[in-house]
Amino acid sequence: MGSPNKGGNIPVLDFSSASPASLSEELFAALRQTGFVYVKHCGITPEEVNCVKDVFTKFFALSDESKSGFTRKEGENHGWVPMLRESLDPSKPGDLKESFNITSIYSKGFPNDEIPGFQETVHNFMEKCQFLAFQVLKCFAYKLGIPDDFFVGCHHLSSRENQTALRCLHYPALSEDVIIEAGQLRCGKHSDWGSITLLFQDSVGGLQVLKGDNQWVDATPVEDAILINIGDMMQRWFNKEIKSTLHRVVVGTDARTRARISMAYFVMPDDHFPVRSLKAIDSAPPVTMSEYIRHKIATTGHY
Ligand SMILES: O=C(O)CCC(=O)C(=O)O
Ligand SMILES: [Fe+2]
Repeated sequence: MGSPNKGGNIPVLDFSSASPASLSEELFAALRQTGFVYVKHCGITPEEVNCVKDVFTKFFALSDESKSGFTRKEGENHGWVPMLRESLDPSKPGDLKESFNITSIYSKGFPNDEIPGFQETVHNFMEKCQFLAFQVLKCFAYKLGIPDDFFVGCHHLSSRENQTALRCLHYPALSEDVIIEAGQLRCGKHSDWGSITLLFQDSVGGLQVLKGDNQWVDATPVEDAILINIGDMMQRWFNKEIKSTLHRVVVGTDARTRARISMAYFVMPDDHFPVRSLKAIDSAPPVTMSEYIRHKIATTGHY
């Protein structure tokens, strides 16, 4: 079993030391605790993570005027989302972050002139994420005793029928003229909507996870480890046996002087695949990712 303490409140698992069967058991056991698990040696190197972070960092360093040419358009997900534009928890003021979302290889709008090699770097990284995501999805199928490729077969990650996306989030150091309102967060409380998320944090911290006893606990960054968490669709497939846990990013005491960068690879089932529990007789009607996204947008005002 992964060591329970090194990630603070989140278990840490070493992918290199596990056989496929034990990996499946360990991953599942870890995810049952909080819906989050740190994984080490999972095929994506710290150098690869730094390389893609570097091109995003260069993008965020451009002037707002230059970035505005890449602004996310209404009804789309690809593009730049400026500071305060989103409240992942709609009851709170705007999130103190900006982000750049990359959807599929078909998206248009990459700052290749400003940052040579941007698109290629990002797409290469997304391919690595895809490989890891499939490994994890196969573990889940194994755990359920269904064919290995069941989940992989409803995640056509590079197709137009799938909304899987890489999002880089920049939480800038907040200069004195930025007013931090009461209750304002870096990233409001939310659960992720898809099947799983791969999250790449830096060493700054601030991510918190809501545990079963309703306590917010820190997801303290673990060097060279990737965080994996469960989204709403996987929770449904597993009939809530593994949870899509609420999480948020708080404004740290050093937020005036220290920036934070994270990247999230949101893995989503294909737009029209009907998701329903595979664990029990599920009387609720199946839901597709595209219906669910529509419902979330309507209820949270997100996007
Ligand atoms: O920045 C982070 O650590 C978390 C971001 C997140 O949860 C999200 O974008 O869904
Ligand atoms: Fe999230």
